[in-house]
Amino acid sequence: MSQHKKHTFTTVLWLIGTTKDLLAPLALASVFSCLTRLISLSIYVLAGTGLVKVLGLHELERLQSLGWGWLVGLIFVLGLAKGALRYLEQYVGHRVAFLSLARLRRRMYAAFERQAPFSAASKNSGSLLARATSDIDKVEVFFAHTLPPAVSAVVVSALATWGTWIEFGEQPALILLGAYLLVGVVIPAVGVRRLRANASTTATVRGTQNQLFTEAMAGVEVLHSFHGGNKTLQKLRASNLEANAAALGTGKITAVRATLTQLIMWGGLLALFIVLGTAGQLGALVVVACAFITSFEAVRTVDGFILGLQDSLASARRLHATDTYKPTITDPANAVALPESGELKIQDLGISYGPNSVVQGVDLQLQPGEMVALVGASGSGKSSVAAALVRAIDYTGTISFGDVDITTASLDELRQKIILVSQESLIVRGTVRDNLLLGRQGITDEQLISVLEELGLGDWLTGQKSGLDTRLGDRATRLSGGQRQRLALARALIRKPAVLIMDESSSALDAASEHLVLQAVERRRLQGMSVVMISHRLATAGQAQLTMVIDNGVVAESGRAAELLAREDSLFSQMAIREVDQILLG
Ligand SMILES: Nc1ncnc2c1ncn2[C@@H]1O[C@H](COP(=O)(O)OP(=O)(O)OP(=O)(O)O)[C@@H](O)[C@H]1O
Repeated sequence: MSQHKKHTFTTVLWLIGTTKDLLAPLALASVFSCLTRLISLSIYVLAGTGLVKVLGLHELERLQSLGWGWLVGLIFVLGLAKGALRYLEQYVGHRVAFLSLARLRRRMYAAFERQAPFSAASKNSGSLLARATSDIDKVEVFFAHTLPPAVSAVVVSALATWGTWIEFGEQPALILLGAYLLVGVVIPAVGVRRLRANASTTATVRGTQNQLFTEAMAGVEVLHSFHGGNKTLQKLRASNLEANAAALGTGKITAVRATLTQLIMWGGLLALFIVLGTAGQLGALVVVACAFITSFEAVRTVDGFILGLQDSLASARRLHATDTYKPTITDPANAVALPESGELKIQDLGISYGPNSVVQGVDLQLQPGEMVALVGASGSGKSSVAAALVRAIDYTGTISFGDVDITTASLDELRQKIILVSQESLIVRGTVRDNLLLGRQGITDEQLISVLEELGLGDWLTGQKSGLDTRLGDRATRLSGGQRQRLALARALIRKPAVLIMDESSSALDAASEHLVLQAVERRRLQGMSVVMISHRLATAGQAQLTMVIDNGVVAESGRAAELLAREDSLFSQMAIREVDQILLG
């Protein structure tokens, strides 16, 4: 089996596996589809028989013996049955499709969550979006339009061939069989590789376009200011050209297939005419032609759904890859509980991104109620240390909290006890309350309002008509950078973490607001919360019991800020002098 076929086979097995319990209704939908097609076939054959009667073509004694009453009655009953079955087929088929889609969406969300935050963020966000939305919708084709038509194509063509053989002999039956094989097997293979390649190009282009749109929407101001809009348009045009080329290629192959299909149908009818017509069996010709035309329609759909299937499988392959992606940061099999409070200890911490080692040999011991300030040049590795503390990235060495290695605790519990607030503040679509709680229960509105007031957002909240019910996340209520940062901090503080890591999380605040924030943090520190503070403003180190200067991924100096300042040659002193110079020299 070729690699591609193996891959497709695994993808199909995975799709079926994810929706195993839907297979029974899917089989039912196939039965309904078969019956509908068979009833169509019977109606056409009966109508053909009627025509034979009218024309007085007497060679079909068995069919001729059917009286007019029976003929019309049967057609009427079969017509009603066909309507009912078609309804059931559509109902069951679409129910299966939508249930399976809902399930896939949940599964994809869980897969993204497993990979979040860092691996997902580093992936192509647009293609993630495509996977989460259009790819899942495309897979509907697999469930709703694949199995039932495929099964009915086989059953209907087999029965039509068999019936023709029994009733009218071998030659017309072989003509039917030949036409079915050509249209159901040979035609779908025409240009299949090209179609597969086009489907995969289209899926990739869709991902790129989603990414471009997401970036453009998220950063529309930046794009405007830097005239980046034109560049985005150029990229969109380029991806459109690629998509158009793929669509054109698919269109050409589809046209060739449609032409060949028509030729096969008319060729089949001509062959029947030659075989039956020239032998004077005009009655047989009418009935077989009716049977052929209806059953041909059932088999012809194979070509159509194979086209959709290529697209659907290309999407399913991407979903499968996301679902089976093994995150490196996982929950331990038997999670150890973390204590309510304890010492945060880092030993010989090392962090690498691929081959680049960015942090080496960092040690730290932080008692409950202590604050450490991590300072250092941009790119020195501070945020990487912060990310390791919540296991957002892989690291070497040991990090423990209250003597429990954090890799032995559940990720959920770890991220409840040690909370990282970074510079980027996520605001989700929803109310202020939703944004603070993010699903957390057992926190009252009074507690939320009190934290917001502590952080200097009280006036802002009072100014909002709906208070905590004010909706955020769209353009209706735009928050300033500083307001967003304080909301993100409030989200952390209401959770009462044992360790709070602030990674430039007050960088957008003015001095007065930052002072309020630091006071709120200080109050909690005095109650036992440990704080890891990362800030470019050296003044924040004044509050810390320990200041660590990180230089090129290693701890270059550590001690109290005042001690480091007292040493003129210390890196900290030099950084402080630069900061003061900037103020004095402007
Ligand atoms: N996801 C990533 N993939 C690859 N390299 C990364 C990644 N994140 C950070 N780095 C690199 O690791 C190094 C340390 O980055 P880090 O963000 O930890 O520094 P920092 O001291 O926090 O910088 P800043 O003060 O500018 O926030 C940098 O060279 C950066 O380019």
